[in-house]
Amino acid sequence: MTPPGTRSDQTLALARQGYRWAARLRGGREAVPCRLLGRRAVLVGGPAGVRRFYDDRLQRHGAFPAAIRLVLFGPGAVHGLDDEAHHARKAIFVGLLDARAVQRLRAVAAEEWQNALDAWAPGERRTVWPLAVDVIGRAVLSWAGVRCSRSEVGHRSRQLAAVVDGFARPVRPYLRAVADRRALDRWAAGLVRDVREGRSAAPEGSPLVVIARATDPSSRLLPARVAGVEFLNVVRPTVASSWFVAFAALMLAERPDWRARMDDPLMRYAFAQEVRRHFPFVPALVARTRRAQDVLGSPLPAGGLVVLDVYGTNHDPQAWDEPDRFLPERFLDRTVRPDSLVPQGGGALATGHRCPGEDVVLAMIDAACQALAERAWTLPEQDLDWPASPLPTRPRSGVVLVREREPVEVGRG
Ligand code: HEM
Repeated sequence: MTPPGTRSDQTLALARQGYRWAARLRGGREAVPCRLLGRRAVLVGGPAGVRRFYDDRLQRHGAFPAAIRLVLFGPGAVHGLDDEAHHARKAIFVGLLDARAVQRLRAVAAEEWQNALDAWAPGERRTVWPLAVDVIGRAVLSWAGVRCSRSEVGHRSRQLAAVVDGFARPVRPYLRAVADRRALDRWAAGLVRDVREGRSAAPEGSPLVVIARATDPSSRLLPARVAGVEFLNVVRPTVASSWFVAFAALMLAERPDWRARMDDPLMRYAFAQEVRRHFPFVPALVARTRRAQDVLGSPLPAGGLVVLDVYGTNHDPQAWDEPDRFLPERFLDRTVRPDSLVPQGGGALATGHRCPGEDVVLAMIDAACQALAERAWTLPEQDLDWPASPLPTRPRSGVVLVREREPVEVGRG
């Protein structure tokens, strides 16, 4: 039997309700038929919905609206590829982001946090979100092989953040995102050409050099613009970890018991996982049916949309105890059910579209939490609300901290 759904198009409701839209429409069900972007769709969620979403009967080509896809991911990006072309491109990212590479990036980020926070004088204010954009931007660009002036690194980091900040926010943030995307695409294609023509100082083996020399399944170099887009698909989402870092700082302020545990790597791991689960970033993902098919009880024609409720799945009461409470201890035994924790997508890493940057994000939150928890600071009065729409959300103030005079006593809580 077809589950009850809605015939009205949901695009406006999604724009208005943001992170609340999918959970409201789903009402705890695995699948609900609806219309989205003028097409027939089925909204799925929870572990069964995740498994159905990452099914070979669906494809990504043509699924995401171009106005978002081109600004956020860039033209020709891995996100919109399928089958052999996708697997070959995906292998570049998976190869770049192994455990040693992530460890190196974490070490650079930790050093950047030390430098930034050592310059933080007693009584001074720092706003975590822009600080994280600057610190993580410096770290990832340097790790990735970009060699340019300090001011250019700062400028590029802000452009990368503006793309994430504005891709879904009409009107001015979106226009800025479009302009910054164009500038970044030109810049990144130039970096790729510099490597290919021997003008680059990027070290051998660095992500920039590896991507510049990457080939397609017929052993041809990727077009410079596409290689540039994929280079940005490493550095931009790393900078996007700053959104989670802002939420993490808020939780360090609200949970002194956890702030006192940040000298322990296991505690930082559990805390970072819970930040990714609890706080919203990606609301939903979308794929397209290759042919007519049944989606968990709802028929869809070829070209219909299957929409995964990402935020609602991370808060699914079937999968999580007290899903709306921030409880890092749920991750202390390190067990993660891959079809229940999907802040960066689910499914298979090498052959599916699962994000290859999960460990990078965990490492970026981890390094920030360690550095912030080592210093004494307070959280002054400010607007810490985070709206459900537009996307992506974060505490409105950016999380302002004031440095105290006394060093904080770091120890087990
Ligand atoms: C705040 C941080 C991040 C969030 C919220 C995020 C989220 C996501 C999501 C939801 C997907 C799509 C999964 C799907 O379509 O099934 C994805 C894909 C992807 N992410 Fe991330 N990600 C983040 C950080 C990173 C980092 C740090 C990297 C690389 C260093 C990265 C690289 C990618 C790539 C290349 C894809 C495309 C994978 C594919 O299509 O096969 N992401 N990410």
